Amino acid sequence: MPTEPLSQKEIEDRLRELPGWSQEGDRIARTYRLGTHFAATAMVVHIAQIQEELNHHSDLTLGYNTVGLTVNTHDAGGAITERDFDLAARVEKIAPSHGAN
Ligand SMILES: C[C@H](O)[C@H](O)[C@H]1CNC2=NC(N)=NC(=O)C2=N1
Repeated sequence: MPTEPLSQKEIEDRLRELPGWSQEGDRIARTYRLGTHFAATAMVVHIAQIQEELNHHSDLTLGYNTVGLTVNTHDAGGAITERDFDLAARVEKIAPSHGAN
């Protein structure tokens, strides 16, 4: 998977395809809201499995009933790359099964 930094236009184009995701400084970010603390915790575990599979890891924040992710690509010096959007897309796919929005 390429780790070339994306241009600002490429970032904005990709964010348009990922409702709920935004750019926060040099990272992309999303906060999901879930029904219960346990549901949020279960989603964190599922995200961790995906991150290990992709070998690409976000900073995860578990709240009372929220899961926050922020991510960029360390191997690209902290730039935003395709790998970050691949992870975002994978998490978006599982979110409905967790009742996350
Ligand atoms: C050695 C290991 O494969 C690398 O450090 C992986 C691990 N997880 C990672 N996560 C993120 N966000 N960026 C990386 O460049 C990265 N690289």
